[in-house]
Amino acid sequence: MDLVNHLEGRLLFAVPKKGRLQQATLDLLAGCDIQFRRETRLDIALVKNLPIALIFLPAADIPTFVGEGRVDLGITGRDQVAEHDSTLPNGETSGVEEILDLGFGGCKLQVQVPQKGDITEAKQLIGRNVVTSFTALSEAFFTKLEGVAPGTKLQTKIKYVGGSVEAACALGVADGIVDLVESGETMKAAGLKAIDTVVESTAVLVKSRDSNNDLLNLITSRIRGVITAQKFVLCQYNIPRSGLAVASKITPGKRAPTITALEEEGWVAVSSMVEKKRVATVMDELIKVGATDILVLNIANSRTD
Ligand SMILES: Nc1ncnc2c1ncn2[C@@H]1O[C@H](COP(=O)(O)OP(=O)(O)OP(=O)(O)O)[C@@H](O)[C@H]1O
Ligand SMILES: O=P(O)(O)OC[C@H]1O[C@H](OP(=O)(O)OP(=O)(O)O)[C@H](O)[C@@H]1O
Repeated sequence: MDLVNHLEGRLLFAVPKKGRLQQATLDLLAGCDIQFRRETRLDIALVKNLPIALIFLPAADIPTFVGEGRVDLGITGRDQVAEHDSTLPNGETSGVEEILDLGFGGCKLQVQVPQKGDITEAKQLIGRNVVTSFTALSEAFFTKLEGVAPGTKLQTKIKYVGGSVEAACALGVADGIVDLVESGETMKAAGLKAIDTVVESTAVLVKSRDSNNDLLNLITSRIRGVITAQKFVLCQYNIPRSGLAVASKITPGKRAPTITALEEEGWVAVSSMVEKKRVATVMDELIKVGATDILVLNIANSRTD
């Protein structure tokens, strides 16, 4: 089938074709019941149950396609959006709009130098060689550091490499690099240390500035629901009515806790959404104020404000 001729009338949704963001993105699509089958080697897949076509692209290229309005929606890193926006002529508004922080793919774009060298702050790299895959963001960073107007030729020499950036210092190509750091393992193994942060990033859902329709809003709402479900758990407990006011402060919920009367006089049952990462502390605090029968339940999916 010639897929390109089947795109008419479909919402085009760009997703990473490989790399760090791909698996979490595919899981997210499954959570939204976006069903598709990708033929081997094809970068376009038609969604079976919705008028959507998925376009598999490198994460770095997604902001360009979205920004130029060639695709309507995309998932990529905030760092890639920032890099794309930094290439725009001064004053030009970006065609890429962030709609949602997806919470995964967390990393920092950092200035790194050899652990054993004499450089301890980014300023010392002015006039020296810096290697990166993020040339526009690095140029913007050093423009500020050099205190010159945007567009001025920099003293710092910024060179592009497509990958394995961390090898550049050891090979004598760079005095410092600007590269992504998550666990810090790659940086440590290459004998580097971070001395400054250019951008903090997570995966984001972006849309083209001029794209807006019911399907785009529906997909956004489904994705928001899945992300919320991943981030929150449902906490249920019983508590004497006298302790309700203080317990409600511990579990205020997204809007407000749900309170139900128990058959036992003077007791109520409370049900409230709690951020997963806070749940252990919340349970400790609930015990202290007299809550009993505390249960924590996973949320399979959600639609909340
Ligand atoms: N170590 C990491 N931890 C978490 N997120 C990362 C990490 N490295 C990259 N990312 C995120 O994933 C995005 C894509 O990077 P990744 O290196 O996986 O892309 P790629 O398309 O495979 O490119 P390349 O071929 O250049 O490696 C980055 O822009 C960043 O937002
Ligand atoms: O702090 P860490 O958890 O070690 O992650 C950071 C590494 O991950 C990314 O590279 P990737 O492995 O995607 O390969 P690449 O260098 O070819 O881009 C990034 O460019 C760093 O090298």
